[in-house]
Amino acid sequence: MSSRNPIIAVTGSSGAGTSTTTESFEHIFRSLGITSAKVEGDSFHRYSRPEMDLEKRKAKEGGKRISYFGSEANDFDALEKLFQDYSETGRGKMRRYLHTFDEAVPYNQMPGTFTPWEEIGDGTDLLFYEGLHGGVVTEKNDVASHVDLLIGMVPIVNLEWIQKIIRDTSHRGHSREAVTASIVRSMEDYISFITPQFSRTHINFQRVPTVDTSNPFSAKAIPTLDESFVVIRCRDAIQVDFPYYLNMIQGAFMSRVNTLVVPGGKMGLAMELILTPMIKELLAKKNEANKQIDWMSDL
Ligand SMILES: Nc1ncnc2c1ncn2[C@@H]1O[C@H](COP(=O)(O)OP(=O)(O)OP(=O)(O)O)[C@@H](O)[C@H]1O
Ligand SMILES: O=C(CO)[C@H](O)[C@H](O)COP(=O)(O)O
Repeated sequence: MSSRNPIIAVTGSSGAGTSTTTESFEHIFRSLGITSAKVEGDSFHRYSRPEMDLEKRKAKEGGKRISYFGSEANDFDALEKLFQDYSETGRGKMRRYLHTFDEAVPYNQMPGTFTPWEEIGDGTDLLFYEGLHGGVVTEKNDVASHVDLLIGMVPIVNLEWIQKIIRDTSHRGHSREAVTASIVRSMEDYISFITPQFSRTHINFQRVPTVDTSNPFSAKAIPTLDESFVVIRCRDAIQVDFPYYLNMIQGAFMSRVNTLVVPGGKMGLAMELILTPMIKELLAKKNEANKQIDWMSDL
């Protein structure tokens, strides 16, 4: 963690909606005049798509499983180094994993490949990470410890699977069978690496549908925001003005002392109301820390 170069991470499983909710953050950043260094979690996969296919086959032959959720298929050293470097210097290295032709064509590359590593950070106010492992902790790596504001994006699991299946089949060129197989293959890593992160977050946003999602593997469409509620759990230690949110968000109610529930359509508004003061506070601390450095260098 660093006052001078803060890091915000939105962490969630594949299909949880971390990319989608990035729009709300971008809106907050624009309104506060913040320039961010944006990092996508998939950039820290260890293998390109063809390499991962090979690794999956090798693992299967050895009676093992490898998935995008675990430490074998992701470079947690590089992710932790980026967070550490950024918090110390305001700079770091990142690249992109290109999922689709639309993403790959501007780079003259194929889907399932990485762009070259590049330096990021110059002139930015904060680093914004969205992806799988913003709050990961393993025996070797502690990514969570570098994050100043950690947000969990966690639809209930049936909805998460529906979102993943529909997104991966309609935009990423995978078959329904292949996506289902990847959900099955990833389950152990999901429990070991993904879910523990949500106990380290400052806030979790959990979308809960109000329509039947009993069989996610046959779902034809993603339940809309109006067909869902969002359960927002804030860690006890953080300062949150619940009475203000209840007043501002029509249809909101408290389900526990630290848990606000809002209609799905109000998710963007709730994110802005809750997160804007927190992001302002990060910036105020950053300005204060910079002033102190300037003051010391004038001595
Ligand atoms: N709140 C939401 N309401 C409706 N649809 C949503 C919502 N959030 C996400 N989706 C849909 O779910 C799918 C997955 O979302 P998204 O691509 O944001 O997930 P992700 O967490 O970034 O996944 P990955 O890490 O695999 O890229 C998309 O099709 C998106 O449109
Ligand atoms: O979303 C994912 C993990 O978060 C994907 O499963 C992973 O990035 C591989 O992508 P692709 O199937 O496009 O090669």
